[in-house]
Parts: sequence; C-alpha cells; structure tokens
Amino acid sequence: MSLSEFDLIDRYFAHCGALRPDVELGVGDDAALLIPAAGRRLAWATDTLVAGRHFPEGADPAAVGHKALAVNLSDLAAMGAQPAWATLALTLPEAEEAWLTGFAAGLCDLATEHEVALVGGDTTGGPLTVTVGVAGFVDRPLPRGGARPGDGIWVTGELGGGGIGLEVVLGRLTPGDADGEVLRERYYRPQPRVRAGRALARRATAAVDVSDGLAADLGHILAASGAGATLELVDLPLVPAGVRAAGEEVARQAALAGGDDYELVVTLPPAVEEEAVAAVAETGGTLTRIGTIDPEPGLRGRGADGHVALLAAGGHDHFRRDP
Ligand SMILES: Nc1ncnc2c1ncn2[C@@H]1O[C@H](COP(=O)(O)OP(=O)(O)O)[C@@H](O)[C@H]1O
Ligand SMILES: Cc1ncc(C[n+]2csc(CCOP(=O)(O)OP(=O)(O)O)c2C)c(N)n1
Ligand SMILES: [Mg+2]
Repeated sequence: MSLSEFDLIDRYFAHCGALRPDVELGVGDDAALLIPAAGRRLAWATDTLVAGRHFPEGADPAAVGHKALAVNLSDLAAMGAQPAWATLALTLPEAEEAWLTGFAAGLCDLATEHEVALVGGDTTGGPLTVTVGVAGFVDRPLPRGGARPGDGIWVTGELGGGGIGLEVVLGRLTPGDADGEVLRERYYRPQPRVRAGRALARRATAAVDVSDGLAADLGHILAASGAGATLELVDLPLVPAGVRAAGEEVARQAALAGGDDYELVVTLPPAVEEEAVAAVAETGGTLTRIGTIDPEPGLRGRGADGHVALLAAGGHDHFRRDP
C-alpha cells in the first residue's frame, strides 16, 4: 500500500525529537506556535543536503537523517546557542517506508539527544534533498568577527576524518576494517559540538564550524575580524585513523581543505585559555591550540622545518570551478 503525503508526515514526523513545553503547536497545522521565554535571544540557521552533492546516492537513510540535523546543530554550536526547535523540508523521489523509517530514526534520535523538537516542515516529490532549519537560545553569542591579534586559534576534536571518510565511502581508499569504520562514521555521523560551543561562548572572541575545510572556514573569521593568522601545521589534531589510512600529508590536506569535519574553530585570548580547555573537557570534548591571530592579513602555515608559507584557502565551494 502506498503512503499518502499526510500519512507519511503523520507516521514519521508528527512526533519527532523532544517534547518541549515551549511548543504550543507543532507538526500538523498551518504554522508552528512556539513560546520562547520572554526576552531571550534566538539564533536561527538553515542548511541543505543534496543527494550526490552532500552524501552519495544510496547512502544509509539513518546517516542522511543524522547528518541533515547535525550540520545545522553545528551552526548553532558555532554561535554558542542551545538548540530548541527544528523544521524539515524533505524532497523525496518516492515514499519508501524502509527509507523513511531509517531517515526518521537518524534525525529524530539526534533531535532527542539535543532536546530539540521537530515543529514543522514540508514534504514534496522530486530529487532527494533535505533542508533542515534550526533555532535555539543564545545568551552570549559567538560571531565570527571578534578575533584579535594575539588570540590563540583552537579547534575541538580531530580534523581530516570527514574528507578522508568521503574517500573511504566512495571506495577510493580502503583502510583496515576498524579505521575504515571510524572514517565512515566521521563522514556520515558528525557529532555537533553543542556543549563545547556553550562552554566556549563565555570565553572565545570568535567561532566558526568546519564544514568547508579549516583554511576556508578560519578564513571567514579572519575576513570578519580584519586580521590574519599563522597555523602551526604540525599541531593540527589529525584523526589517527586517517593518518594510518592515507598518510600524514594527505590527512593534513584533508584537515585544511577537505571539509565535512563539523568541529569548532575558536579564538581565545591567552588569559582564558586554561579555563576554556577545562570547560570543554567538562563537556567530554578536547581543545587543541593550532595557531595565532596576527595583525598582518592572510593565512599562513608554519611547517615542521619552521618555514612559514601562505596557505591557499582551498576548501569546498559549490560554484567555484578550477581553471
Ligand atoms: N540564499 C541565501 N539567502 C540568504 N542568506 C544566505 C543564503 N545562503 C547563505 N546565506 C547566509 O550567508 C552566510 C554564509 O553561509 P554559509 O557559508 O552557508 O554558512 P555556514 O557554513 O555557517 O552554513 C550565512 O549567514 C547564511 O545564513
Ligand atoms: C558525495 C559527496 N561529495 C562531496 C562532498 C564534499 N562536500 C560537499 S558539500 C561540502 C561542504 C559543506 O556543505 P555546504 O553546503 O557548503 O555547507 P555549509 O558550509 O553551508 O555548512 C563538502 C565538504 C560530500 N560531502 N559528499
Ligand atoms: Mg550554510
């Protein structure tokens, strides 16, 4: 029996994620009705995933559901926000029950984990495309433009797993079973650093999440802050499975320009470094110092031999075509 559009919404998305008292009316009416606490500031972001562009055609539907919400929560994390509500605009070639069951589990489990309620969306037929919107509360925002010369540049977790994971997923790299699994997970199931973002919000001067690649995303902080930076290339926390699978140079390049890592890059004045590291550790995360903000514009990298060279921004760009 085929599912109607409204059966589908009812069955898979009417009760998705956390039950929140600030949702007066969620999925099923003309618009959601939400009751934010008086005077609280909202952060709001949206990102789209397109089959064949952001994940391979035929990808595990649970991974697609997870990643579609995760990349959005990552944007809220980079603003220091506490997520609350999500919307889902889903374009599907067909209403296949097994696919929808997996997709909803991936998305709704992550929503529940972060106390997010799915409050609305849209469902249409067409090439597989998933657009999620998220909103949350922010007390101390973390915009991109506050970095100052002398601030340290720090990153959560490990880098390079997204870019090398894509090579594994596409069958262009075949590591051992255990490393292959770690790398596939990094690509398919990024963990949005929401708790770390909140811990950093009281301390960092700027933040961005790494979706396109460290060099490109740090570049957004530099442009917005009117500053430059020098990265200590030997200090990048490369995912060990990636180093084993592809070698250190490829792993470092994946960290700089591969994207899909969804870690947070923040700038910290020296005076708050220690407490920021401790606060992130309390969330179960790690923070590694990878460079310094300079007054001189441009992004530089210092190699193992101490030589400093300009770094290409590189990174993912939907429309740039290499000449
Ligand atoms: N089509 C659009 N209309 C309005 N704003 C957009 C559009 N696309 C992107 N933006 C905004 O441009 C900025 C950069 O977008 P993007 O690179 O996608 O950020 P992120 O990596 O955080 O998702 C963000 O503030 C985003 O909200
Ligand atoms: C099948 C596949 N090919 C290539 C990539 C690489 N890739 C596609 S989009 C992207 C960057 C992130 O997506 P974008 O839409 O730019 O998100 P935003 O920066 O807005 O968060 C990357 C690294 C991928 N994830 N999957
Ligand atoms: Mg975006």
